[in-house]
Amino acid sequence: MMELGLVSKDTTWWIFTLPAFFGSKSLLDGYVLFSLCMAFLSLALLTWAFAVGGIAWKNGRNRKGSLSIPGPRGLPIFGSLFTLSRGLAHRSLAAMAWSRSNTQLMAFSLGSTPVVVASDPHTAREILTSPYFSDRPIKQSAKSLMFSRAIGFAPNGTYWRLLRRIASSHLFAPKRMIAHEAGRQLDCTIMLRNIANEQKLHGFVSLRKHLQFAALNNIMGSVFGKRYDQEKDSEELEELRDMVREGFELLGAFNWSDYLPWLSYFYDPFRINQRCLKLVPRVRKLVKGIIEKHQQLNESEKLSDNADFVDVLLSLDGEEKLQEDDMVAVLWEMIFRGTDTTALLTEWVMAELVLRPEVQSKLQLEIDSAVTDKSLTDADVAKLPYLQAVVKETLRIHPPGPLLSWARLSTSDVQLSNGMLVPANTTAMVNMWAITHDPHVWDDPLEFKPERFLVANVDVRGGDLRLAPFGAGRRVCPGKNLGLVTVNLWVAKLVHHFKWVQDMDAHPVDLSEVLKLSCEMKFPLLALALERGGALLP
Ligand code: HEM
Repeated sequence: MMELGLVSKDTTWWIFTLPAFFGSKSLLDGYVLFSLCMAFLSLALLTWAFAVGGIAWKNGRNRKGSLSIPGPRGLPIFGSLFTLSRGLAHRSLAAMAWSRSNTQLMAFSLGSTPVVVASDPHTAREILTSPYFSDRPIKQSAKSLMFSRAIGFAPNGTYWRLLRRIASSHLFAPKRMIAHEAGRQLDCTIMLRNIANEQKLHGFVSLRKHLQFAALNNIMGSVFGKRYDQEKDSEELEELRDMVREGFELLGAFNWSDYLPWLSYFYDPFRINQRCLKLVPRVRKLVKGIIEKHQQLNESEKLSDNADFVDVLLSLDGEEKLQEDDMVAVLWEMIFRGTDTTALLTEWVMAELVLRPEVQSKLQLEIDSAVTDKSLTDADVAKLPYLQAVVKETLRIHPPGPLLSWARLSTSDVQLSNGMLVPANTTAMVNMWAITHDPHVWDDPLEFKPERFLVANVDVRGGDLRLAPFGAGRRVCPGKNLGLVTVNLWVAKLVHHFKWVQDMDAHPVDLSEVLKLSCEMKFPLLALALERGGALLP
């Protein structure tokens, strides 16, 4: 497998050479050591002072094209690590790019890692669709959690192309998405009942836990063909939730050693390595157990359209056949990607609707007139333009991955049309949040106005870089259709069955963000869910 440059460099040599200096009798130890340190420090300062973009851009790395890539120096050694390691990185980067007019491309350093960030649609397209940006830099935690064998982090090559082919022609094939609709409906029905019960019991609803449970069950159903009952399966469910939570924390944690490899020898505040080592056997045991059960049950059966992902992977033959450990990685990744994104996007939509009763009423009117006596289906939902517009406007204001979640890595020098050249081995980010909030790209970017999408038909699936919350190009999100179909159906049903009202005194809606693996509401949405007369619960 190809090694990615970020953490693999040999940085151990100095550990072995330093003791030689300390032990030396022939040198005037203290003086020589002090001079060496001073020389090293001066060199570092000089390199930093002349490197636009910071220390990782030394030796004119940013000046290889006819136009050089501008950017902040940050601090010596650390570059811009302190700015990005806390708070809302997408907002800090947008402020930096806007204040310096560096929206096309800005260079900066994360420790010894050279990074560029694009904050305009044109450069973003060039980066995301370039074949030389089809790799990803891999974090230590992702590597330890086996994700380098899953779709999201596998390096661009035969194996990754095979996984993408399996994803598009088997896992996310349109016939399979249609066949899994019954499961989406079932999870939603259970969610609506639980919401109604909570409203009766407490007088208000905390929506997040319902969405998270529905999303987890929905993805477990599609991937493993297994759905949980909150009461009967509470123990197993808690174990699964705990593993997912731990995985999210490990993948989402900002690990300084990813950018300063030498730090890993003495600084690991999150105990990332130890925790990964503990989690992997638990994941393997769970997933392998499920694979074995499928093997016992399905040996002679023909694969049906509503087969789950395990059945699909087990049915593959010839060059498509995956090793068992690779299957574990692919299946586990689906759980990670598929659960939080759909739940948190639905929560953002509902928060905007609670804050805007007029938008909610307009949506209810659209749904009521399209559906009379039957339950809403995916096909009905696809014909509701205002609903699509509301979801798109939420994706614009609150993209779940404001920096598109995972960065890209250049595999050779890439010449951009504006004259800038991004050297090989550079990490590239796209600040989708900056693009969707840029007044040069969107009129009134801070206003929540779904109507803008009724006049302009914007493709959010990667075709229009003014709004590409699922990325674009070869590594575009393979689950985008599943994500959109799920969120659209759930929002339609939540709004059809309940009137959502803000509890101004006790639980005012707060749209503050927190950036973890994805960007979610800092304070979970609490609102009144009043059952609507015409729409009886299923
Ligand atoms: C609202 C829902 C979702 C959003 C906003 C979203 C967003 C994204 C983004 C921004 C990327 C990176 C794309 C790029 O680099 O160009 C991505 C990659 C990916 N997503 Fe999604 N996603 C969603 C739902 C899902 C679902 C439901 C699944 C699967 C069950 C999924 C599986 C993946 C995988 C496997 C990748 C890695 C693709 C690769 O590197 O080749 N996503 N997603």
